[in-house]
Amino acid sequence: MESRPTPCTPALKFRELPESELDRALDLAYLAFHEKPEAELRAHHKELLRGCTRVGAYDGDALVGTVSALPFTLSVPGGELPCPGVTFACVAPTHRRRGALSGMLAELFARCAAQDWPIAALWASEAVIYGRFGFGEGTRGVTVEIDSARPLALRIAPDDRPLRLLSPADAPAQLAAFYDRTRAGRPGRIARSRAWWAEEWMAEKDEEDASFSPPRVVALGGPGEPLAGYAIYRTKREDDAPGLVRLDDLEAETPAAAAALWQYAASVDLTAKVRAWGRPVDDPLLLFAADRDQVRVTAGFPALWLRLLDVRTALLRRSYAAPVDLVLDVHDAHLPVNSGPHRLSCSPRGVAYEPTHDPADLSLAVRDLAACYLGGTSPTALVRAGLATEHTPGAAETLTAALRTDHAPHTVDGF
Ligand SMILES: CC(=O)SCCNC(=O)CCNC(=O)[C@H](O)C(C)(C)COP(=O)(O)OP(=O)(O)OC[C@H]1O[C@@H](n2cnc3c(N)ncnc32)[C@H](O)[C@@H]1OP(=O)(O)O
Repeated sequence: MESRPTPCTPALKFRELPESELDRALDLAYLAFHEKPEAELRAHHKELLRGCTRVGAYDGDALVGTVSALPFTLSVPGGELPCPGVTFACVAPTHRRRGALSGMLAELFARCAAQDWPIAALWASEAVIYGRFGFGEGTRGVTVEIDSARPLALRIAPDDRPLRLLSPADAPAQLAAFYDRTRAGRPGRIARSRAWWAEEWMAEKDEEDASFSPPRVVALGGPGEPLAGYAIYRTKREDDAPGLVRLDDLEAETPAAAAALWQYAASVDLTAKVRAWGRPVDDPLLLFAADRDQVRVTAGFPALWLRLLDVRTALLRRSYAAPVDLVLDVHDAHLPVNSGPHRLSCSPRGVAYEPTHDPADLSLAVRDLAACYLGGTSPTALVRAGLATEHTPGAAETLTAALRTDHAPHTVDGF
């Protein structure tokens, strides 16, 4: 079960971090993350922070911690929700383990509640940190590597429409509508503003490894035709080693379109490997690749951590794959308003989630409900793992059927 809230050291105060302190906040973040960014990147981070909801931890006047939230929208089953993207969480090395992060998150959660934001999400620097605050693994990713020293063997015929390279400057305008359409079909995707496309996807220099080429964008479908898919990648070529294609994003409207784009990535001259980080766990490539020794999953990891800040609103604002009528007893140590037995019912008449005195059919922690929310984890698996308690036989199976999604939830936008 989730741990109890961490008591905060009384000496620390938590309040809004004003714009005038953005430079102090960045200095603190670079100290905590061991980074020394160039002026251009620092300016970009400052601009991002300017658009955030920000909380600081103060020891007297000294800023000793920050946490911020970007104003995102996340696709959820059947729709989308406003979803603050929690980022730049850091505490001065002199003030760690004194409840600074706990206090800042409590303040941030209160600010999210005031703005009627029902969920929040983050990427964790260390997986162990955020479960205690009620975050669960909302989406997962896998790293896929293709041995492209030989032609990619496929079990399906690739789409034979023409491929064309787009300039990074023009690409967002051409990709955005296509991305938005595919985003609606997969929970866990973040809406990309024009600025996000330009700065996070099309930046000339890779933020983490400057030895990569600028982004290359290849689209399937001739000029004037509707787009059938796209891939964004960067390459790296070292003197003695075979070159690498790092595939950052690939979206396609059909399996054949995806096959054409994977085949393209695996045939870039002077390269012998494709590495695609953060692919969906149910990427069709893993099925239509003819040789799974050639296409291998080399890592799997939690991607987006999700927090249900307002369980009721979150459950009312997603769709359900099957009828359900169950009493859920959710435990939430940090936001008690979410705790206690509630009846979740979904029928052709609509969805309801209301407090009840009826006995619970299923008990679980809010972090585990968050893991199930986008369809990535099933309540039956939670029961099998000893993380949820089934009081009524079959309750977990009923909830699993209701929360099921056609596609595994997936997030590739880091923040
Ligand atoms: C969303 C993001 O931005 S992810 C990036 C997170 N930031 C970083 O990794 C930068 C470097 N690290 C830091 O700045 C800090 O150590 C933080 C932000 C991770 C934690 O801040 P702190 O103020 O020390 O956390 P706080 O004192 O509130 O700890 C709350 C609980 O989490 C636990 N905890 C905090 N960090 C960690 C960790 N890295 N590993 C294990 N447990 C942790 C604490 O032990 C504590 O539990 P306890 O009271 O039961 O012992």
